[in-house]
Amino acid sequence: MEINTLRVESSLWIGNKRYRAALSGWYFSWTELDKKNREKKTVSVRVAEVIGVEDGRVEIQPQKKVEDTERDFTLFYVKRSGRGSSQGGLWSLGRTQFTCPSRDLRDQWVTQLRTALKTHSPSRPHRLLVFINPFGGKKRGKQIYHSLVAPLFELAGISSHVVVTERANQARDHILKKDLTGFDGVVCVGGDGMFSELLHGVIGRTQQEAGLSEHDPSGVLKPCDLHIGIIPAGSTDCVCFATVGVNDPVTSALHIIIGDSQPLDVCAVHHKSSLVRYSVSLVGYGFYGDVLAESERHRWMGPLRYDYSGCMVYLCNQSYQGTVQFLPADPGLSSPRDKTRCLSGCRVCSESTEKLFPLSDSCSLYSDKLSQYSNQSEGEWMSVAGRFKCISLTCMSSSCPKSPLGLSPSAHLADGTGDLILVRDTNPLSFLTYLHRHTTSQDQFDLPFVEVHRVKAIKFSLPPGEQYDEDEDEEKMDHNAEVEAMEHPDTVQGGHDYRSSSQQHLAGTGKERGTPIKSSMRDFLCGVCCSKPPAVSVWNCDGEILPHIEISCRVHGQLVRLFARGIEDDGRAWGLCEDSRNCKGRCTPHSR
Ligand SMILES: CCCCCCCCCCCCC/C=C/[C@@H](O)[C@H](COP(=O)(O)O)NC(=O)CCCCC
Ligand SMILES: Nc1ncnc2c1ncn2[C@@H]1O[C@H](COP(=O)(O)OP(=O)(O)O)[C@@H](O)[C@H]1O
Ligand SMILES: [Ca+2]
Repeated sequence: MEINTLRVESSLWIGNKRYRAALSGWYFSWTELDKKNREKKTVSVRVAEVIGVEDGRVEIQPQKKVEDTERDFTLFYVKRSGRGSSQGGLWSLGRTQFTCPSRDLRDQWVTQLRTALKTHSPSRPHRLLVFINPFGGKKRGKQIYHSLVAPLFELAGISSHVVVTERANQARDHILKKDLTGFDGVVCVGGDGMFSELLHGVIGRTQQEAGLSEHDPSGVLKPCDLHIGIIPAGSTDCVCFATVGVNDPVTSALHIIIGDSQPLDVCAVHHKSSLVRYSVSLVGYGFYGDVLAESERHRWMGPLRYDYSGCMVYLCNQSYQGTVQFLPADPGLSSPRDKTRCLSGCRVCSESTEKLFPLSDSCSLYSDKLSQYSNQSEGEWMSVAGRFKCISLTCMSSSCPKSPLGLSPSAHLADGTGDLILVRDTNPLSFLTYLHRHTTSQDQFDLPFVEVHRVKAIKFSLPPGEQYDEDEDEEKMDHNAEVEAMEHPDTVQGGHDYRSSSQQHLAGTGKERGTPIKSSMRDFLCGVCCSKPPAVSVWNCDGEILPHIEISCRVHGQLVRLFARGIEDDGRAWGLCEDSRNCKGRCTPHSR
């Protein structure tokens, strides 16, 4: 073996072929020493993407098998397996077994590779707190974790403490109250609702420790250090899909292992002077609120509940009055219609980091942000009033398997802004065109009844004269809840309370909302057959029904960090097929 400070090199065998292997700088690579390999084809693996180096011949799937042959070592690494297919962004575990000329040389390679790993990958997690929701999505959370994820964590030397949740909000409460010393991150195995629990726990804990109140709508929040990982096992998996590019448990586990770090904007939703919830993907009124409200009653359908409820709500053809005020973001930086995509290493997000945290280093980060907020004037609020099919605010693209480019394809993960999408009342066919465009790469904003604004904050109010007495409504809904419980005892299944966690959170406070405002199919269909459709919808906040209608929202730039890196650009970021001339941009990555 030739070793100098810059390069380690020797001959090695893979099977019966001889290779020249070299560890140099950030890469470990091997080239076949064969006359036929004239192009000198080399396989290169980034040291930062090495998952583990093991003595002997090792397999971990389907079961762990170790053959401790003394001249062999096995390298495990990230392999981009979705390249050139519809699954760009998909990672799998690459494995190559090397044979060295001697045991001594094998030991030297293993030592050198492990040392390089420590040097080039210093921010990997060592200890993780994992929460599994056994009832999320298709109820496969436990199986997904134990068969696909745990073996990878073990291989990478990560120790994990696993909690299988027994109730909604258990993960949030654990993070808020228990000792988290020694954990480098928290991980959820579940859907967007489960992610939301971790989000609330991590933000709440950070503010508690900093002595900050979360209730001041214009207050500054401290960015959170504890990273969040998502192993997708839910129904929509939007946060995972929009930050990784796919909803695949192995891909997400690999991002966690290598310690990827993706900052994320968070929207704080307030009612008067109290925090209601945080959101990263969707704060939606009208269509998306109604779909969620209806879907909660059909949880037994699993992920299909959204398709069923989507159809029912579409057929009801509702629209709602209201006034939306918004604080526009700086138009010079980016626009929701600029046809760019926020990809891994995004320039707009990096420039925003400098703006959000000038002179950023970990010590000055928060105090700089404080001074930035107090020095800047807010800008001018704008107002739009009318009747809307839906009002959506999203801090990210909100792409998901149903909509591969998302609610707002050019939104950024970490630019400190959100996109406000206003869809005015229109005829059912035009609204269907709008919805359908979410499943293709056609521009859903290029429609006369749709407008989109990049914003820092919004406020929603009901029309003057039609002010809604929320307290009175709460009483009505409590009554509905009782009726609902009698009509549909199946909403609470097998001893597990499937009410949305915000409803459960309010349990015992006298503010429970057992059912959404429109509590039955009878009410839903009244929009079609009755003359008096319901006056108000509900807000869908990342899959939770909010207990208020008049709310204000403010985007907190880069408030949390995920074990992710954004979507890697493999030339398919717009979901266009190689055959774009014939497909006319209609196909989506998932339909090919
Ligand atoms: C004619 C075809 C119409 C297709 C329309 C597709 C539009 C899809 C946009 C989806 C945006 C998703 C934003 C994310 C929301 C999630 O937080 C939330 C909770 O997810 P989970 O915890 O996994 O259950 N999901 C939803 O609110 C579902 C919205 C589905 C709307 C059809
Ligand atoms: N053990 C449990 N029993 C009932 N609800 C739970 C449990 N653990 C978590 N939850 C709640 O279930 C809701 C949905 O979970 P999630 O994992 O997002 O699945 P899905 O994507 O199918 O909605 C979340 O809001 C979460 O608070
Ligand atoms: Ca954003």
